[in-house]
Amino acid sequence: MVRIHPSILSADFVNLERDLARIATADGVHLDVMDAHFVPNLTFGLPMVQRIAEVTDLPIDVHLMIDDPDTWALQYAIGGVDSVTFHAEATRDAVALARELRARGTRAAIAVKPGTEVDLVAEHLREFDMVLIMTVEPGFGGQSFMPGMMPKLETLRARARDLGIDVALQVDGGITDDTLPIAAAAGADVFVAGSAVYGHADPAERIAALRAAGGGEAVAAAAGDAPAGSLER
Ligand SMILES: O=C(CO)[C@@H](O)[C@H](O)COP(=O)(O)O
Ligand SMILES: [Co+2]
Repeated sequence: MVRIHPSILSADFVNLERDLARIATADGVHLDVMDAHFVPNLTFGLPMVQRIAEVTDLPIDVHLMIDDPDTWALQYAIGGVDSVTFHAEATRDAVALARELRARGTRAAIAVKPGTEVDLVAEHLREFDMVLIMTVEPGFGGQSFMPGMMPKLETLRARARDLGIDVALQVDGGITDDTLPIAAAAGADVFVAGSAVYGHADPAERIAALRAAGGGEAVAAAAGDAPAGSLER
């Protein structure tokens, strides 16, 4: 299954409601929260996520690139937010945080930067609904895909198979028509795309093209399908 989650990092923040409407055929929307500490860039925080949740029916996938998610991540477990992703490198107790998020009805996801191994994540794979493998250094859109991250996906997909669990594997960074099939072959099933969607005149056409590149059928989470969420446990 190929799920496309456009990142609004490449959208027009002044016309965000319009740009959210343009991706209505996507499977979710990816919101990059950056604090200028964990990453060298600053975007937006909870008020913006709350407002977006009011105007879109798409499942929201919050990617927290912030220090101390143990303290802040639970704030994002609000209505309309399907999953909250925190970084392994910034978290004191990833298992405890994932359990707290799940207890609040939000899917829990852990992200790893390119330099971080996935051994610990693999060890505790049952605790997470999704693992985000960064295929660029987090902080900015429009960077080049790092194919060297594919073994991490293969490791986690094999581990999930061994455990008999269904964990979503997301990739984020440099996803295009050319790189999506590479990540899909390695085991990814949720694809974040910022510039590949919003860097073009017709985002809906780009979503369809990305799905086709992954060999996936159009599985658009039409408005009204949102409660099912974009990630299956
Ligand atoms: O988390 C991030 C960047 O840190 C992303 O979600 C970017 O928004 C992806 O942008 P593209 O590489 O697809 O342009
Ligand atoms: Co992201």
